[in-house]
Amino acid sequence: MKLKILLIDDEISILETLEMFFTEKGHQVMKAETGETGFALFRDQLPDIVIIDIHLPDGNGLEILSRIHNEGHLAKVIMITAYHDMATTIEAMKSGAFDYIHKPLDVDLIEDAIQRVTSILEAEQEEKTFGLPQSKDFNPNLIIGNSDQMRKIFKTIGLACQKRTTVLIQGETGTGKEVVARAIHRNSIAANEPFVTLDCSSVVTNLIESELFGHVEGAFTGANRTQKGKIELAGNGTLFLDEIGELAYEVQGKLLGFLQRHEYMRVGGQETLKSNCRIIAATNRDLFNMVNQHEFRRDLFYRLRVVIIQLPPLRERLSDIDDLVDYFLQKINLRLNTEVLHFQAGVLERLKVHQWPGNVRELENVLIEAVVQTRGSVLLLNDIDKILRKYRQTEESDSSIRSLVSIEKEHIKNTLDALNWRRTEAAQRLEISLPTLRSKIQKYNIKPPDGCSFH
Ligand SMILES: Nc1ncnc2c1ncn2[C@@H]1O[C@H](COP(=O)(O)OP(=O)(O)OP(=O)(O)O)[C@@H](O)[C@H]1O
Repeated sequence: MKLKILLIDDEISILETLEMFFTEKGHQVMKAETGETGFALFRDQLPDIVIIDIHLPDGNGLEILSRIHNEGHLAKVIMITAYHDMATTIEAMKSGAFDYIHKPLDVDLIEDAIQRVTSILEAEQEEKTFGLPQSKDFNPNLIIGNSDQMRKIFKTIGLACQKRTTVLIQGETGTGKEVVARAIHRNSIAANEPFVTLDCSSVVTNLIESELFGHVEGAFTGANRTQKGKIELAGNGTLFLDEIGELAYEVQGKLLGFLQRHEYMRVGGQETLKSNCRIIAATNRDLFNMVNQHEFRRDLFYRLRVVIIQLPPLRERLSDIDDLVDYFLQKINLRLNTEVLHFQAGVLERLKVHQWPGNVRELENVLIEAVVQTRGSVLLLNDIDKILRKYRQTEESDSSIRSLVSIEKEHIKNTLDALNWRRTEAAQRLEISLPTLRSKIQKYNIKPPDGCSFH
């Protein structure tokens, strides 16, 4: 693609080197040695790219940058400078510079920047626009999806909204469990009542009961005053229990008691309180499997799953990616005050071959990063590729990191197997007490090898 490039710099050697470089590549080059002559040339010629030195004999290049922007022409401006100070770089990028390159000029960096501009201009000419609706039409509460799986889920949500039954939402991380829970609440008769969330994995075991039911003054060390629990705060609304699979076994029984009678007591309290809140629980673990492993109470599981919503991973509904990209770009443009309205050919195809272990949340994050990086109005394939590569590398290194719990479980099992399940000897070798070993065997559900029974 042949570009019109305007160079504004008072260093003649730079002007000549860049002119030669660009002319060889077939671009049309104009030169100016001062800000004023450069700006006049800009108005006259409307170039695609303007390269400006920050320090000009008649003023600051940043001023020319802002005057060019005020003209409303979408030229891409690349600032160059001999000064490596952070403040000017930030100022230039904030003022809308497309790129900022230091002297002595590295031809590869210039080439890279020009390549980016070319990709953007080509994509803009292809007119692959989204036809984004006006921002005022954007609805942040939508659940996006047009696949068969999502359509079925919309129906279930519709049914769940009409009754105040307990709902269990299952799905991998980032599949939209909280989005669904909020949608059920918003469309129910309790829409104007509170929606309260409690992440069961973020609270230590001995505090979770107090988080749920509240506590009275003096109930435990540090309980200086009576405090309401989430059940009480939810009132007649909804309590969303995220990561319910992490709820301590003892507290599971108390939650079941509440679900059966809608009554509870604060920790350390004597008074029986009532709450009419509806429970929506979510988990990314296989609760049924946990029940079989005695890690989750069977009675609570059945009580929770009156309505069950299984959210599919994004890799199983790749056809939804088009709508999700469209939706997220509107959301991101509003939030970041950007105007990314186009994408380069091949971007959607690339997004549809990624495995998305972080599901919809990962897609949103990839798009935010791509929007920030593009600095134009087009999502570039090259940027998407780089970001996806980075995500894949992180995922690979993540999967090689194991939790202490899994290492402990494996080590206890190996020791027991090696000693033919002689527990007393195993406890001695592991340097723990026999009761501790027993409780760990039970906690991790460690079993002798198939076909063996040791007592
Ligand atoms: N179908 C969807 N439509 C629009 N946005 C979605 C959809 N699914 C997920 N999101 C967005 O993806 C992000 C993650 O969603 P959410 O927090 O509901 O996932 P989650 O399954 O609860 O995750 P976790 O298990 O990690 O808590 C949020 O920013 C949410 O707005």
